[in-house]
Amino acid sequence: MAIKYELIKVCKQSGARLGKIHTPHGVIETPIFMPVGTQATVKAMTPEELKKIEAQIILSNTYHLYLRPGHKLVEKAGGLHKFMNWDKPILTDSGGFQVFSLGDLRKISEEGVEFRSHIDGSKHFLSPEKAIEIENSLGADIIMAFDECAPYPADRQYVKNSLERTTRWLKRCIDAHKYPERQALFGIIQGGMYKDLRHQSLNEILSFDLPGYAVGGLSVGEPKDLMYEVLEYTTPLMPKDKPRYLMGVGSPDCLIEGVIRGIDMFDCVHPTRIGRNGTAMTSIGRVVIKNAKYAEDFMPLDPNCDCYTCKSYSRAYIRHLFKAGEILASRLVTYHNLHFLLNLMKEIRQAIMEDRLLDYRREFFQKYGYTL
Ligand SMILES: O=c1[nH]cnc2cc3nc(NCc4cccs4)[nH]c3cc12
Repeated sequence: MAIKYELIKVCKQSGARLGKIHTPHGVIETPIFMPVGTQATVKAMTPEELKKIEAQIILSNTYHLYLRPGHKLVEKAGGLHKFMNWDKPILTDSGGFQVFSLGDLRKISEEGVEFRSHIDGSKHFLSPEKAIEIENSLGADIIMAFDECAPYPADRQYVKNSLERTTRWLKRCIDAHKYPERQALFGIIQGGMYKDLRHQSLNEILSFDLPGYAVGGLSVGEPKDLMYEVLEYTTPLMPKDKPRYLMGVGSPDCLIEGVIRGIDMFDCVHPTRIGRNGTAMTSIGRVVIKNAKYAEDFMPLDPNCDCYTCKSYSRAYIRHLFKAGEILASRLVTYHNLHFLLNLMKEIRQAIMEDRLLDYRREFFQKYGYTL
């Protein structure tokens, strides 16, 4: 088996689980947050810095790496781990979601998706077979199936047709996958916000015996409560002995609420993206560092944080770096934001171990300023 999921403990207070995913590049303790490294780098971070903050697995995007530098080049380099000097686990998505949201979409057919590159406008075609060929070349430990994520809102018939196509595409991904023994292919459950369609997609996707499954079609603009509701009638029907991955979710409240509803893996561009434009996620809520009120504030970004950024620099200094357009500005706030989320996941794992996750949620929300 490419990966082995070990269920360590189920929380008494909720659907939360503690687990370990054994992969060819090491063990992942779940629940886990995966920093996003779209173009074979977690922007502004070195692999050493990622290890310092105990990142266990990172995500890279197939769409971007196929367009530039090309999956054949990465394969020649010895695969993505070698190319980017990251020897821990990697997960790649299939590129489908990016094509729908980034590339200039030409048309969708049963065969696949024709699109124009967002880089140079050149014409390309992505299909289940092509996506798996690329992911096989990149060599990630976990690879995602080529699916169609329905937009939100979308009418029932559209969502039904889309989930049924996703199921047909999954079969084609499985047949095209060259290395199932060393790259774990995850299926993706769709079905929009419709309970019966979610259950139809569950039955169809789970009919394929795969090492893990993702809940797709969420975090696409729907209200958070609707996302939580969909999880409540989806995750309990997913296998207990396999990892569950909620795609594209990463704000602190959604991470905690997702774990409580039985999710093991998360990814989101949020902490790195907002970090680059000067928004820090701190234990007392968000700090928008370019704000004038921090000009002479010699406190750390987050007084309760023990990360390198918070131990070494003041808000005034980091604000100066942003105002001066210094590259170090992005690096310091990215470093802190990733540490913040990875530390949050560590505290969540500890709370599950001690059967006090709901208490942890209440304490965190009070400090962070969320309403329960
Ligand atoms: O169903 C999905 N299938 C494959 N990839 C995804 C990625 C996803 N990312 C988000 N949300 C985060 C976003 C990132 C950019 C725009 S929304 N939702 C997502 C859903 C899917």
